[in-house]
Amino acid sequence: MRASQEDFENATNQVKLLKKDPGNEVKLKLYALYKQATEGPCNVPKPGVLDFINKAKWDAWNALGSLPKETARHNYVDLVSSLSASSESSIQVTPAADRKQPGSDALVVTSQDGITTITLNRPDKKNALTTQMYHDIMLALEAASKDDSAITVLTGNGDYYCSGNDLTNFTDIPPGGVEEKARSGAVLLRDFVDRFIDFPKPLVAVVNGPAVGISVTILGLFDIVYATDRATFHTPFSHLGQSPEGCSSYTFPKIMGPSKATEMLVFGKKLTAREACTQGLVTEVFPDSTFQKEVWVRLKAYSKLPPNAMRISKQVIRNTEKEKLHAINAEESNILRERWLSDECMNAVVSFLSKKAKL
Ligand SMILES: CCCC/C=C/CC(=O)SCCNC(=O)CCNC(=O)[C@H](O)C(C)(C)COP(=O)(O)OP(=O)(O)OC[C@H]1O[C@@H](n2cnc3c(N)ncnc32)[C@H](O)[C@@H]1OP(=O)(O)O
Repeated sequence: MRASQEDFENATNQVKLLKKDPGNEVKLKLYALYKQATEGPCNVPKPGVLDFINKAKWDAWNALGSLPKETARHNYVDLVSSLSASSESSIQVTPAADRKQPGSDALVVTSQDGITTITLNRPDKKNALTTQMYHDIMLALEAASKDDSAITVLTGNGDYYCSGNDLTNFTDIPPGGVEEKARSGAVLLRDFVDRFIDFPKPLVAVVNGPAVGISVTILGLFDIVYATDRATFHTPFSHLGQSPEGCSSYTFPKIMGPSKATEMLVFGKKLTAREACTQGLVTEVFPDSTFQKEVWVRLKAYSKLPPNAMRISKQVIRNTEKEKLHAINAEESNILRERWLSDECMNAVVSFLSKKAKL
């Protein structure tokens, strides 16, 4: 028996009463059938490749081809009645403009005992780096390079050190489109990494938990890396259709040899803190239970050493490579700009976002 218009309207109301989220795949199917039943075959332009949610919806609708309206209506009613009546749906798209924007509290900078500490403070998002945070970290480094502290520390608040680039950064497409987005992302990346290459004082990473992506690659530009034994180090670039940054294409082979660097940067092998220490990426590993206490006692003692001597010694160690590192950074950023426009990268980002999206 074909579904009547009344059955269809009842079904559209029933969807709103579902208590359990049926999942993205089913929600896309419902969306597509609804559009087909009410408007017929897909008749709107395909959204841009990085407009992930609308593109997924458009794809689902377009895939129904010339399915007659009546059949779509019938299939919609069937699908709704097969979903548990005790579920609740959340078929909503949160517009980018309505999403909570990270405030300046996503980064906390403190200065005490001769140490300036920059703390990533988005623990509920595993300290993923928003575009704003890249800018704020650059400003914080700039200020720290001129303040009277002897040592600068980067650390994270919560159970993670940092989960790398915030993948939702990819959804904020400017009027110039995806090419413009990739171009400005590459400029931001290059500027960001340049600040670490040029940082004039001892720079210490206090890795309080797992680290992913760019938060791992830039460790090669730090002078000291202390890690809790709970930390892991993961650069899943190939999985994301991306390529190494943060000068890691140079620093990692230099630190751990080309083969171990390839395991990390090409195959995305995740290292434990102890493995990372054995391979020279981490300076020292501490038990998680005493990590904070031991590390800060150590750093406070170091911060009492003559600051000018420490700064000059750091520069003697690092300066010979600066020019090379800037060239590598420029090249890596350029390559990434192209990678960000690749299908491999877009599909990986869509896959991550669709797991969290409210379609
Ligand atoms: C302009 C410069 C560009 C520089 C380019 C850099 C390249 C990179 O950094 S590549 C690395 C990118 N990062 C990732 O691929 C990590 C993605 N996240 C994850 O795989 C997982 O979230 C996790 C393994 C880090 C943690 O998993 P867990 O199950 O413990 O927690 P979740 O429930 O997944 O996370 C909680 C919450 O945080 C959100 N989140 C975590 N990481 C990111 C991220 N990188 N981007 C955006 N959002 C992230 C996650 O979605 C959850 O959010 P909801 O509670 O809203 O669902």
